[in-house]
Amino acid sequence: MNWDDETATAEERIVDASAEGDDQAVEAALRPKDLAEFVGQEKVRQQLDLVLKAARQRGATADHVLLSGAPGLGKTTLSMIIAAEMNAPIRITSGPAIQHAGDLAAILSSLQEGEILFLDEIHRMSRPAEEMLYMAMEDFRVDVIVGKGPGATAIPLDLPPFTLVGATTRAGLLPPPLRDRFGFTAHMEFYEPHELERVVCRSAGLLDVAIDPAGAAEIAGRSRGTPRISNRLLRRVRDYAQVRADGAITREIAAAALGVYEVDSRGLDRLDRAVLTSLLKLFGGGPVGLSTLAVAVGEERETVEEVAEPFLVREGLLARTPRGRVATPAAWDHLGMVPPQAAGPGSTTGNGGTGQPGLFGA
Ligand SMILES: Nc1ncnc2c1ncn2[C@@H]1O[C@H](COP(=O)(O)OP(=O)(O)OP(=O)(O)O)[C@@H](O)[C@H]1O
Repeated sequence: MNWDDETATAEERIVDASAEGDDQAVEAALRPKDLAEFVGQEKVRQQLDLVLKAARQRGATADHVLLSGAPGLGKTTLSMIIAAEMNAPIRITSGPAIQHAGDLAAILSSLQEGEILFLDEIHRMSRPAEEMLYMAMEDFRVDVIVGKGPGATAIPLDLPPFTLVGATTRAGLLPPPLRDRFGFTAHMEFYEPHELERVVCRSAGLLDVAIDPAGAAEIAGRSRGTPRISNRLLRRVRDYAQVRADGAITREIAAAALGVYEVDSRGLDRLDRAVLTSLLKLFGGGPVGLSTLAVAVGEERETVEEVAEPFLVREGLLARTPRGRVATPAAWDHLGMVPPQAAGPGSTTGNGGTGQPGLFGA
């Protein structure tokens, strides 16, 4: 395949962990409704269960909760579960939607007692709004500024007690005064394949699709540790099973379907493999500079660095070194190629660089 002919972009990726372009109604239908249904994240679940039970017993609102972790790991889902477990209404907004302190004041002043305020991407809130939030979280009070210049006056406004659930993909970007005001902080990890198998089986049940354990394992193994991707792949495999087979999902059906969508056995898509293939075939596995690699792939530098590389690094297929990008032995292995030293003089690959056995197959 000539990787230069077609370029994969983040927006069109089936393995993108963000919710862009997803069918929101289907995603909502697949959300677990309580902690018992929420798969994996054992520590977070146990701790949160205690926090919520204790608050319920005291008849108080729960402490503010900060959830950090990569997109698609279940932060929004957990916030809704918190509301359900506390039997409280939930208001959902996001950092980018709150650009002025006034925007936040309007939301805070209309909260009901005990309400859950879910603030996604909390690290992207404007500075004045963030400062207003400090006081709101600590004292359940805000100062609303009326007027401008020397005549401006601050009118204190009492708020009903509420629980803020903040979500961020970048906990390190939060200023310490904000981080410190959360009573409970949870970091969400990527999921293990056996946990994603449970996510896939549960979702298949809700979608009324027949699936056997091997089929679920095949989808889970290609889901990059992320339930949102599992659910998306499941929907594509369901289409394939319906159109090309009898509707039931087996390992063979899942592998064939995801082959059509170019998601390989480890969850790499076309862009990921284009990066690895260039690194191996053109640069003997590196080290090579990011810009050179990006030109070879026919992509922007940022796309390679921000879209493809994080997963390749996490999978142990690529290393970022001071001298440039380097492929690991696992990368050669995954693409079915042999490193130059191992292949002997004059050879860059053990198979002419053409064979990629088993990548899409079961
Ligand atoms: N632990 C889980 N068990 C079962 N399904 C889950 C779990 N976590 C997430 N999901 C599913 O994955 C989808 C995405 O989850 P969610 O929207 O909560 O992720 P998120 O972390 O809030 O993502 P983002 O950061 O993009 O907002 C949901 O439809 C939900 O069904």
